[in-house]
Amino acid sequence: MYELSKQFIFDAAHTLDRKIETESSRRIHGHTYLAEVTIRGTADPATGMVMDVGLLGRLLESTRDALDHHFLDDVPDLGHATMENLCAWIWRRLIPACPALYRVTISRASNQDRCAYFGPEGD
Ligand SMILES: Nc1nc2c(c(=O)[nH]1)N=C([C@H](O)[C@H](O)COP(=O)(O)OP(=O)(O)OP(=O)(O)O)CN2
Ligand SMILES: [Zn+2]
Repeated sequence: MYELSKQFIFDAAHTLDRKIETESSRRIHGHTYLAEVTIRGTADPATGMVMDVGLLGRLLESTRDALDHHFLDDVPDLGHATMENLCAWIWRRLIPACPALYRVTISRASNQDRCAYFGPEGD
């Protein structure tokens, strides 16, 4: 069994309602996000690949374009612009074309935050 991952970086702005740092979180501010998408599977003996990582990269291009330099509060179907919802949103976009999807993570190097999502039925 293999895990095959591809990462992409995007910069985006958002606001957030929270109980601490309330005022600064409600102001529009931005983060640099690192997204990592991981698929899990066996390698096809004919190709030696779980999936062509270049194909995975192509699937990620439109997802990155939909987030990079966007105001996340306005991204359709995202909900509150949290790392959790970003993971789930990316999952929902990719799962139809990528049924072997195993994990989506979002992290922010600026403050070492990281969130991993294993799908609606993952553990
Ligand atoms: N469970 C979650 N908690 C928080 C999230 C989240 O996505 N999931 N997001 C935030 C905010 O994005 C907040 O802006 C991050 O702020 P904070 O953790 O206080 O870190 P910094 O303000 O220092 O972040 P910088 O990127 O360094 O500006 C809060 N909680
Ligand atoms: Zn923030």
